[in-house]
Amino acid sequence: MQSITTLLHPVRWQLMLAILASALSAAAGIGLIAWINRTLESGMADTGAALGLFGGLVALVFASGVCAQVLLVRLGQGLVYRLRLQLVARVLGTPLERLESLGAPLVYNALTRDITVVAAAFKQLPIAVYNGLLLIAGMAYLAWLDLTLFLVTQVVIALAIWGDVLLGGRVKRLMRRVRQLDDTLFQQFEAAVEGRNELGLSRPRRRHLYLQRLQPAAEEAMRAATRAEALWAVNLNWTTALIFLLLGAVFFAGTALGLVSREVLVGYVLATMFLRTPIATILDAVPAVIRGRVALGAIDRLELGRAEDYSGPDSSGPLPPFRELALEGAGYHYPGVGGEPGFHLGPLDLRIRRGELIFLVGGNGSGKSTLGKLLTGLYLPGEGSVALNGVSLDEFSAPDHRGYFATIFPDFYLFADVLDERGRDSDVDARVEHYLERLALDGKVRVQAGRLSTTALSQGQRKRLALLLLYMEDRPVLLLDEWAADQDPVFREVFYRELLPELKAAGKTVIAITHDDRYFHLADRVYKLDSGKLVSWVAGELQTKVSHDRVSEAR
Ligand SMILES: Nc1ncnc2c1ncn2[C@@H]1O[C@H](COP(=O)(O)OP(=O)(O)OP(=O)(O)O)[C@@H](O)[C@H]1O
Repeated sequence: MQSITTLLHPVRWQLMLAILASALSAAAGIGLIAWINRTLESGMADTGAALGLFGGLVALVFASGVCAQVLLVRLGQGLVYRLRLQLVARVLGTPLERLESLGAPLVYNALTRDITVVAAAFKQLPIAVYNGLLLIAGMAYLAWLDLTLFLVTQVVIALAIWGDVLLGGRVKRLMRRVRQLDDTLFQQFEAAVEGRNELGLSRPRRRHLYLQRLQPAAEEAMRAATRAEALWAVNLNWTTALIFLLLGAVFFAGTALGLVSREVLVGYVLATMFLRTPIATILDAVPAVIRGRVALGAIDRLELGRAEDYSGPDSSGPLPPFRELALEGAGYHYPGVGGEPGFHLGPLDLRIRRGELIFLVGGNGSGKSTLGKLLTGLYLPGEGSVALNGVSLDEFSAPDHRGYFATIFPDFYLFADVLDERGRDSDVDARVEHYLERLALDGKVRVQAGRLSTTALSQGQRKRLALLLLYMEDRPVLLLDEWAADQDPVFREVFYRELLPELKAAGKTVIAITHDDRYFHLADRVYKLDSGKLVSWVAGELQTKVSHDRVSEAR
């Protein structure tokens, strides 16, 4: 994540203007106090002029204060807005591997809680700038009143800062712990929502989630947060006590010892009382700023990708027609967890040409989906090469490579918006209606202005809608990962015997990951995976299967 200074760089001139207005307001406020003090001492010679000066200063305090605050609030909110969009853009630009290893709860935590915390810290910025300037102006006035007393004040300030630093470090450590526990809590929140069916049926599981997983983390977070806030409250009161000690010392030096004149004494007391508010306000803002820095650090540790710029037109022009996808010694490795070696796919050699219907088969966990992600460029090869039309897949060629594919993985997300990537003046709604009918979803789902009326359907129907979106994307290579697994036998037949041949006839290359051995013979080629290796092109097995099916059909 960018540091705060980098974030502030584009708005530095507005910030300067806001600081200038704050300085003016602070100077006018201190000027008012100085004027009251002077008038108390030397009386009012010309009441009209005095009232004019007083009214003018009040008007200046008001106008410059409002101006500074409005400018700073706009600045703060603008920063939050940019930060928010930038973070989402960075999530969108993060490689799939990274997002998978982070897991959804950590990303949600950053997108929701961390952003809010950083926003809250930024909202302190105007307050801190305004009160900081007020404090500087007040200090200047105190120095002007009496240099010796001012030096004593500096000693008191040094003591206060010592307290801040000492406690601030501990508060930060505690807040870091609260932030870590937040990730644990978000994981449990995900379990509470996503596991609703299992939890709904099982009180022991609900109890376990609540008592063993949620409560301990929530309790520790509460303890750490309370400790942090309490420590800071001690600090706030320590500062207040120091201010009163300072006032007492000045008062004693002025009245009992006669070391300070009455004018200086009154001025000092007035100015110090006046400065109590900005001091307290700044100190109040510190925990929010610490939390903001902890949140920025947590966002940093996610190691998200770079944000893509979406403001301009989509520059990627039409891609050359798909000819061939070739794997040579290609492999991919998942890092191991807890000393276990991770799963290794490859090395694999295979070639897929335009218009082919390819089936990828193999047992559970044999690496079919991983191969699907490698073929489509969602994963980059860790060894060997994956080349599309002769262009090797790497982080630079990946966007174009991915542009050839449309996929439905088992954990697909169903978008309600239909994107017609043809970009022609085709009538999106009419095309959607056509496919809805083809997929036997007419009467169930409607489309209006490119948006589906509902996505709340059965799993099999949702998969058909995902297929509709894939048709609309009109990409040359389609990867369907166990698409038919949720379909009824009738529609499964339609899929293998009608939809796949239609796609092939339309010049599409289709890679289907499947366990439906009844239909293996319909593919141009079948590749079988076992423990991450291509074990055979299952021609022999196919022949046996086809003859077996024919015998069954004949009976
Ligand atoms: N995100 C991941 N992080 C780490 N390891 C993973 C991840 N996804 C899969 N694996 C590992 O890779 C192996 C292959 O998984 P993959 O999903 O490719 O299998 P598959 O052949 O598609 O299985 P299935 O038929 O059950 O869908 C798994 O055994 C698992 O150990």
